Amino acid sequence: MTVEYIRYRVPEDRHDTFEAAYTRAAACLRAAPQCVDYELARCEEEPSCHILRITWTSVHDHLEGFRKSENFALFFAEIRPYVPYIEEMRHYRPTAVHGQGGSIPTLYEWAGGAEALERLTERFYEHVVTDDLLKPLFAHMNSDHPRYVAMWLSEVFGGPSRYTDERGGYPHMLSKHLGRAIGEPQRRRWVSLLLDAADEVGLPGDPEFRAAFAGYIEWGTRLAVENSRPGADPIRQAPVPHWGWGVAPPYLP
Ligand code: HEM
Repeated sequence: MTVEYIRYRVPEDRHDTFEAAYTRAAACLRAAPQCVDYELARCEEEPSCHILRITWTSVHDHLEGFRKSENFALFFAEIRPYVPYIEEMRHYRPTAVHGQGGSIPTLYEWAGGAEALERLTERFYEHVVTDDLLKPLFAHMNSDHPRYVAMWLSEVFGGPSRYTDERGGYPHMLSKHLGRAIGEPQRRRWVSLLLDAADEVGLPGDPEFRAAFAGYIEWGTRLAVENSRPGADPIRQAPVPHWGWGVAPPYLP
């Protein structure tokens, strides 16, 4: 991935036509398989300055793919009059320094924090151990298991990294599923009991939270089935995944 920054200084009387040209040219970026995303921003302090940020799949894909494509010809036809106003046009490699600020609560905070997730897993495993399909799998479960799964969920949903720091992180979680041969009916039951438990312990019921929560559970359980297949050889080292709100951000009045 590479990020191209193009800095413009456009004369006052050409701003409207400049932004209109980019509004049309953007259709070519949306159509380009080499383009990840883009954004044109105008400077608050010095309104004659604009910065266009385009994330490309790679420098090579940009220069050898997009630049040689029909999309580029159409794109360039729109923005050609503004090329003399370019002050910088370069590719930048993203570093490890990136993230989200605190303006949007994490799923962990929205759910009610560690306590709420512990209530959830406690109730869930009370059902699991009496369930005809699931109880054989959990026959030798440690009494701390619900707490460990709550720690995992907390970390996934943006809470403290306790599962990584205290419990062996992703490799440990994975090792617990390897070779278990979890079947689709068991996965379905696991999902259904967890969603029931979410209602029973009063996790937030708003559509946005529940969509994100159920999305993770669906993803995670399908991975658990894959990884538990006899003979499966999944990647052993990976960070604990971080799950966010997805396309429906929290409703904040
Ligand atoms: C989103 C889906 C899932 C998550 C987040 C999850 C999470 C975990 C975690 C964190 C552990 C290890 C706990 C520890 O540190 O000891 C674990 C163990 C285990 N999981 Fe899952 N799991 C998921 C899906 C499933 C499914 C679908 C099944 C079976 C139907 C399953 C069966 C088991 C079993 C049998 C263990 C070992 C329990 C023991 O220690 O005896 N998991 N799971």
